[in-house]
Amino acid sequence: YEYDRPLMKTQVPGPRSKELTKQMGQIQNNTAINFFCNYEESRGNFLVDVDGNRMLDVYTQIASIPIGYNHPALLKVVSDPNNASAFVNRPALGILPPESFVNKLTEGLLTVAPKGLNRVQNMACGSCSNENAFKAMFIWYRNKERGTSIPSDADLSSCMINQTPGCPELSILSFSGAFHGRTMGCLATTHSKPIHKLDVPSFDWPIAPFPRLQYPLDEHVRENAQEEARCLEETEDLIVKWRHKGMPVAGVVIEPIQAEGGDNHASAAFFISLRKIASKHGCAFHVDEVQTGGGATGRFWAHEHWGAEDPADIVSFSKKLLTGGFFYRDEMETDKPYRIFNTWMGDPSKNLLLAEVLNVIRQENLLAEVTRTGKALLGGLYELQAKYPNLLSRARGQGTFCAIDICKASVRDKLILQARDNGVILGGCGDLSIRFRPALIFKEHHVHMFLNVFSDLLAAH
Ligand SMILES: Cc1ncc(COP(=O)(O)O)c(CNc2csc(C(=O)O)c2)c1O
Repeated sequence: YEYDRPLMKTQVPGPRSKELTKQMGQIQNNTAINFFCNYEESRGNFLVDVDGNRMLDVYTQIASIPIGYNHPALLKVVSDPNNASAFVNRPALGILPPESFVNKLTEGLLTVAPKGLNRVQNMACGSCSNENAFKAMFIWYRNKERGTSIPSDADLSSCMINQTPGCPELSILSFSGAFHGRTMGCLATTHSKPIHKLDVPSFDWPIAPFPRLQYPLDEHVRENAQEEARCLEETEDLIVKWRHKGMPVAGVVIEPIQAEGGDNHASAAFFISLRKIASKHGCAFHVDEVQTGGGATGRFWAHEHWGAEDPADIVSFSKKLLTGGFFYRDEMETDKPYRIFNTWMGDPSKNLLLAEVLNVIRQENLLAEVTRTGKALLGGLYELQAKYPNLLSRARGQGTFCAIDICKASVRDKLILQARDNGVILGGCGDLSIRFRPALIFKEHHVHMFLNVFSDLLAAH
């Protein structure tokens, strides 16, 4: 049902996109808009814009389109009259859930529950999932510290004016290069670009170094292990230091692959050691799978590659799962209503679509496909890196969740725009990287479409 190749009619953005962007500028900030899209005509791996340009999409709405545009299975969900109510009557799920909701969660989200986590709370996006996961960790920590979930009178009166003990001096440990969202708590744990944080007050929470590894990983095992050991030692020192400062770390949050920060990888041993350090110091361990979750690394959850029996206390998700939320273990459950809460607490219509996405992933064995396609993509990147060593370096990836570094940010930015004018949509991350975030239906022939365009651009550079 998808197109067989890109088809370009104008430069991007074309005249219609430019006109619409100008109009949008009268309504809201339009400075991040790339171009306007024709979502009705977009299919599979191909995004069509309002000027009729048909492009191979290797970025998929910042890694949030799981099985391509207008997938027939999803269109069927929307057109099924039995689902109409879920699209029309949006419930306040925390107080008035629909009869079917228990089954929908059991048959949908809970079928992909991470190891050791058998509870799930839906939210709307990555940031609000992480915000509420942070709150769950703080509440858990204080109940443990207090020895009871019954607050004192001092707790109740002081929290109303943002003071201790009711508003405790606790912290979340995050990592340099992390991205966990743009709302206040998440922003305090996000350290990827200044523009994300500028002008917004923040917290004095500890920021640990994330390993800066050399690639290919299997050719730099010793030096990478030393770098990871250094980071683990500094992380544990920070946890101790913040306890002595009277701001104990209630939780550690980390991405399995730091995406916004530049597709920074670390070994399974690093994450397993980190999880042990967190447990040793009584900190919860929160794995943020908003960008890595949903199958792009070849496993449904990127943290599955660690092979850990007890990987996390909380795993947050959004993007490819079409709905936000977080999985958590029993003891992270809050003891009273309205503590982790908002009006909608998710959206049942998105759960319907997700259930169908999971069916397609299983029926079409897409995780194995992603692993196979990823090998072709990474192999092609290695070949280009060998051919253009002055332009390219640090090809890396897991599944199709790949990236490569370009010699200069200005050259990276120019290559992304040139690729788009040649029918391939790419995204950047970090200072120098191009990141690949195709849908799970991206096949080897799509890899070759990309490599043909990219190698021609490199040759002409
Ligand atoms: C690991 C991780 N955690 C949390 C978030 C926040 O999710 P949203 O709030 O954007 O849905 C994200 C969102 N990713 C993202 C990519 S570009 C971007 C932006 O706001 O510019 C955001 C993420 O990658």
